[in-house]
Amino acid sequence: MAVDHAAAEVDHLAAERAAARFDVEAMKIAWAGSRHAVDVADRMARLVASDPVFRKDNRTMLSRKDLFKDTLRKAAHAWKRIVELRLTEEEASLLRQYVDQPGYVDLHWGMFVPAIKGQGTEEQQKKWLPLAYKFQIIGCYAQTELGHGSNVQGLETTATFDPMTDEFVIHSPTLTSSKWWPGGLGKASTHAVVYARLITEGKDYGIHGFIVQLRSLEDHSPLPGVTLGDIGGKFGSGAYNSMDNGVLRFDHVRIPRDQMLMRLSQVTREGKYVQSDVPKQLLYGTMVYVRQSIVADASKALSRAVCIAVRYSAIRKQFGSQDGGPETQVLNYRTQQSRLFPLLASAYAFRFVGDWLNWLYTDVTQKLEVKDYSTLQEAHACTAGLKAVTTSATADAIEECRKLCGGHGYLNSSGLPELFAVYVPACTYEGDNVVLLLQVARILMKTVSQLTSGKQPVGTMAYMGKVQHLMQSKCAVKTEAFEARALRMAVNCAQNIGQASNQEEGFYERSPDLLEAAVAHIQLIIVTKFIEKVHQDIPGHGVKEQLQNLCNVYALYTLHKHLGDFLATGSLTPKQGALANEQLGKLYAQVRPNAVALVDAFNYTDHYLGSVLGRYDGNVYPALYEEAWKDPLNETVVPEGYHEYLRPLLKQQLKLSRL
Ligand SMILES: CC/C=C\C/C=C\C/C=C\C/C=C\C/C=C\C/C=C/C(=O)SCCNC(=O)CCNC(=O)[C@H](O)C(C)(C)COP(=O)(O)OP(=O)(O)OC[C@H]1O[C@@H](n2cnc3c(N)ncnc32)[C@H](O)[C@@H]1OP(=O)(O)O
Ligand SMILES: Cc1cc2nc3c(=O)[nH]c(=O)nc-3n(C[C@H](O)[C@H](O)[C@H](O)COP(=O)(O)OP(=O)(O)OC[C@H]3O[C@@H](n4cnc5c(N)ncnc54)[C@H](O)[C@@H]3O)c2cc1C
Repeated sequence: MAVDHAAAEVDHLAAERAAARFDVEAMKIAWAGSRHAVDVADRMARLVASDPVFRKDNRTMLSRKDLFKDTLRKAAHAWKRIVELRLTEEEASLLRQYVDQPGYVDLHWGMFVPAIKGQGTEEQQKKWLPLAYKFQIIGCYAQTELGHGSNVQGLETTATFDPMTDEFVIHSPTLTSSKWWPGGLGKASTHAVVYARLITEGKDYGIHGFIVQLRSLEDHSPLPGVTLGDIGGKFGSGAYNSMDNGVLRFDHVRIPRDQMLMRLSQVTREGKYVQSDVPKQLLYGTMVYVRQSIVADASKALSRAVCIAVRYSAIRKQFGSQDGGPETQVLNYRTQQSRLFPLLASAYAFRFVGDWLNWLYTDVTQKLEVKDYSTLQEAHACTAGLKAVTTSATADAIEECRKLCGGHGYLNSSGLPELFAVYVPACTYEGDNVVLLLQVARILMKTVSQLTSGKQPVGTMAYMGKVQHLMQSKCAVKTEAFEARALRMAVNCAQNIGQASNQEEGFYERSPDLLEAAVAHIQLIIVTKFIEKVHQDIPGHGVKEQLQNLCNVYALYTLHKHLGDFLATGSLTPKQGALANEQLGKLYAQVRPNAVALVDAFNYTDHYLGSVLGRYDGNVYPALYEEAWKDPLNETVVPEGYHEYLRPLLKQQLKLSRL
């Protein structure tokens, strides 16, 4: 008798959900942060999912031009809905997230507006922000150039003050000074915050931000002296190709003096340069803001991939039956669990550390308002380091989820190839991850060097103050092992650098070790913030227990993966390392019955997941089968090109065989 496998698969997810040992609704609240956050996200996700304009299942089949036009259409429609429904800022931002298609609006709201808010004077904010808020202008963030991205101080574009006309002259002196990469620049933006070297009274004062109009507000044509366009197709089908990353050159373009962003420094009518009494690093403030939001974004991307892989692993069966009985769900294989459950735990870990980072960012911003700059370094180290560690781990994890879904994971309809292609540049944009980790390492070295002078480290570096204890102790407690590992790696680096002929040379020579020390420090922060979270009062049947399990999985998996560091620094003994691995296996067994419910708690709609493998109803096989027929290649039974290339070939072979 034929078995209806499709019906059986659907039942599987229902059975998984019934077996869960905790209250999923309460876990949704723990994940989202509050009942309100669950409700508003749910409302916005459903609003998007139910609107045919926001359809995205055909995205990978569109040409670049059609995809870009589709992005413009979606952005305009989203804005229309935001205005019609009078959505709040929170609702509007969620709506954009669920539209889930990179486009100029991301940079307009994500970087152009924050740059003006952070670096513009009150007067400048009054003038420009209302225009941006109503989309009367569209802005982007034009910093990176063809020749320099990481080294911001190496940018070449010039902004030379002309006291005769009270204007700045913006110019691209070389090919390598062409702005290159800014999202939204290629085709959509009318304005940009342009970063350029400020030159006045014959002196170069380094990089500053300027608001520059690029295109006519009448017909969108480039203004005189402005050359601009798109930089070309990018990795993956669909994916980030919806974004018009652009190229821009200036030929002596004049802007009024008051379009220099003047909160941090000013140029007077006479051309005198005046530095405000604020640290010049605030110029990098927009990047700090975006880096913290990228950390929150990491947990979203990772949880989407994990949701797809967990649900599909509960549906997919291979082997395990000798006599025609049911085969084993691949989720039951220990290897599948040991690859997948650490990623599930990481999604939760990144979510909570992202929340904490958002708190830190808000706190630092409030302090800056009252001219307290004491936490600026902490904000830089945490945003740079967490951005680097979470994006690298997430990109790797999405690819691992694709492999965990076997062959079907390679299909566009699984959603995973596009998710990876959209996500992977996060390891590069807003600061290459290696460059950012080296920033963390510099701060670690500075902190170690200050220990001898008795200066007590604060914030996330405070553990380094326990240097006497941590350098000697045998670590029984989990966090202590993480602290000892991070501190000992940093101290080793500092000692090695100290032996070099000069500090810079030593830093350069030891940079691979410094990277690892920075990663150890950041992993300590992630583990610590997860532990702090599970120590909070978390309501809901079984919710705290599940989070405790996931926290242990994250910590022990990280420990297992980096066991070499823990052993080499003497922070753990080989026996402790082996015990940790034993413990990990037991934890996976506890996660197993709860896995499907733990991904349900992300509360993603099928539209947002965009995956036939991750469907909530588990009806994977009919959906996969149906999806295949939608491919444009299946529009005709006999393919285009048959008469030109296949038929002559086949006829020729037929003739030859008759000879
Ligand atoms: C589909 C979208 C998906 C996800 C996005 C989700 C949410 C985001 C929301 C909106 C955004 C929308 C879309 C995002 C997608 C793409 C956008 C991408 C945009 C970009 O990429 S913009 C360009 C980014 N560029 C960089 O990040 C460049 C990296 N380089 C640098 O930051 C600096 O050059 C570097 C490496 C820090 C070096 O700086 P510098 O040359 O000045 O020298 P030092 O190293 O000596 O530093 C001097 C001193 O300053 C301190 N410091 C450095 N940086 C900072 C900082 N940011 N804040 C505070 N302090 C800083 C440093 O520690 C030194 O201190 P010291 O003197 O030692 O005390
Ligand atoms: C999708 C996407 C969107 C972007 N959007 C924008 C945007 O909107 N606006 C904008 O201004 N920019 C944007 N960028 C540019 C982005 O910020 C830069 O690409 C990024 O900062 C990295 O700089 P780079 O390209 O110069 O890399 P490079 O610095 O050239 O990196 C090349 C290699 O050199 C290594 N390296 C560099 N310096 C060091 C060092 N000191 N020590 C050790 N190794 C080093 C790196 O690790 C890397 O392996 C975007 C980029 C991408 C990919």
